[in-house]
Amino acid sequence: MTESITNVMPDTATEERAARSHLARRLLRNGAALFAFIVLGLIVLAAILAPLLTPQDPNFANIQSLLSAPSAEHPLGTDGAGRDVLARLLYGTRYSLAAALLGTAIAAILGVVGGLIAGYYGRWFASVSSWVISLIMALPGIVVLLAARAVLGPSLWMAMAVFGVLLAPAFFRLVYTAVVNVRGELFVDAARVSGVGDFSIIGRHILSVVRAPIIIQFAFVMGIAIAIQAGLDFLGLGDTSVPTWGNMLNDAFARMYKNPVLLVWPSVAIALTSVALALFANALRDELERSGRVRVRRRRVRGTAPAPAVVLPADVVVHPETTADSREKLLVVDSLVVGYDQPDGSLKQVVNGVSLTVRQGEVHGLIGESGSGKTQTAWSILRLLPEGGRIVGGSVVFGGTDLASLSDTEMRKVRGRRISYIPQEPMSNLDPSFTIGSQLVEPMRIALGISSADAKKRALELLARVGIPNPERTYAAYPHEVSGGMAQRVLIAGAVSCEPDLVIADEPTTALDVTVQAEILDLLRGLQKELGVSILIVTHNFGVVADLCDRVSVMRDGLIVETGPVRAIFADPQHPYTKSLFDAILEDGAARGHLEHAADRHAPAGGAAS
Ligand SMILES: Nc1ncnc2c1ncn2[C@@H]1O[C@H](COP(=O)(O)OP(=O)(O)OP(=O)(O)O)[C@@H](O)[C@H]1O
Repeated sequence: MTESITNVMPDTATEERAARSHLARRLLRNGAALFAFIVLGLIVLAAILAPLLTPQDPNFANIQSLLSAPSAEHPLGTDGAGRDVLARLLYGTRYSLAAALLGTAIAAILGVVGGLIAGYYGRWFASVSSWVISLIMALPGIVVLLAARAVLGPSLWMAMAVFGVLLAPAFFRLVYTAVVNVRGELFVDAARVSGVGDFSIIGRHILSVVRAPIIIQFAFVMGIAIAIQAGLDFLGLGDTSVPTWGNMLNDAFARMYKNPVLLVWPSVAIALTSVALALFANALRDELERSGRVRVRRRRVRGTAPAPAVVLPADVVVHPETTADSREKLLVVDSLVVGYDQPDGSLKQVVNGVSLTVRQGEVHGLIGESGSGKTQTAWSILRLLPEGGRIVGGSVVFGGTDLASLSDTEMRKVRGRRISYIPQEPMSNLDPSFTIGSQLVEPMRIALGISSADAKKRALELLARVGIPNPERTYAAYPHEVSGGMAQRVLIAGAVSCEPDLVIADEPTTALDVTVQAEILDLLRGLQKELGVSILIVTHNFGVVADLCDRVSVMRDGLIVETGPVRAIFADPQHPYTKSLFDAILEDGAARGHLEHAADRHAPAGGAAS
């Protein structure tokens, strides 16, 4: 059975496609947003075209024409110093917008860059930056601005630069929280496993998620910046030589009883701009929330099965090879110990000395109950343990190189290029913000150094090879538009796209239904034969082991208790724990008898170990 692209969540897919592709159109249909666009457009045009819209100099004071009424020469009259009000209003738009933009841009740059680094890398930078941000927030803004004015003089630009620093926490907190939430998403791990560098991950996968909140915050902060800047000038704390809306207000306030209309123009300009910015931000947020509602990110909730009650002997049972295996050793894990630092300073050991060997072209199964340390072993090989986890002892030698001795940059070249990864949850490992095609092309361009066109051609060939019926269509689709089985095929295509020597597949069929599981196992078997690639497959399912593997290592409590050729272990399990796992399978069904040709079996996943 082949899954069809059309049979998956059609309503959701249609809704999100519409939401995503028509955001601009929907914003234009939103009355408030349209009003905001028009007002902001006119204000920006007025600022740009000021010299064309009025021939008057905004600072030219004609003392013979103080507070004159509107005339052909001065359409809005003159102010208390005999300056043309229209010219000051238009040039004031320029200066007020530019100053607010400067302050907001400084706040955004500091806050966004700081938030991205602190959120993504965490550790000491997060502590230091959180401390600095708290300090900035504790400072009384107006006092800082007054102090800056006293030291640096009454400069409009300097005041807004200081204001920008004071408002940086607004961006920092937003971005930091968003990044902390998204950095644990599996698609970020998947990009890392594919060998994508940190800068690319931040720029592409993380920034795309926080982009919309940043735009919204930018609009809100810009509205505040306009009001604050006008307030400073109104209080006489700004640079009076620059025509701004705040300076106009200050001047008009002094002549309020003689010509109150002078107060109207700058007030209307400030109010309209601030309201338009706030309306735009609100409308954008509403529209994004609408499209966000249909985006579902799935995370697997792990269950832990009770361990079979067996006594664990100290020694590992090693089954001898039935025939001499001359294939070269590709991966040699020796006495691997993995631990997690605990808050009380102790170390929680989750892998207690695992040793296993994967030869070239071999499919090696790592089987055990839930929580036995299979995934931790796999992640240690990739050197991608979650925060707090570290390799405490032992070695992981891959192709003759001890992976522990490689720098991060060197390791990045190994991941994706020489060792690739197939995860258990296909959907969560694809970034919902990008098409499937772009997610296949990106690692290939980085790892193989090929052009986008070549990478696309290769991606389409791979999609066809992994059994996707309409490669072009899937290439252009977003992850939510395909089924779980198709997503897993896509990830398998990605895993073999850079011609790796070893594929680590972490329970690649667990999240799929039984029929699709069988198809995915068929596909893996076919690809393995075709490419001669080695596979280390993590599973808790003996059916998968029987179906795919040459050799198997049985794991319990962070230790390998039995290892050897699949046929030997199925025929004659020695360790009580392995026997108990077989018993657990046989409890519910008929005995399967001796395994004659384990590797030739094509049965779908059978019983589970946990
Ligand atoms: N971040 C962590 N901090 C502390 N312990 C952890 C952490 N992550 C995993 N562990 C522990 O490591 C042990 C092994 O987990 P691992 O995920 O490798 O099990 P597994 O055999 O792959 O199980 P499953 O089949 O459920 O994936 C578990 O006891 C788990 O509680």
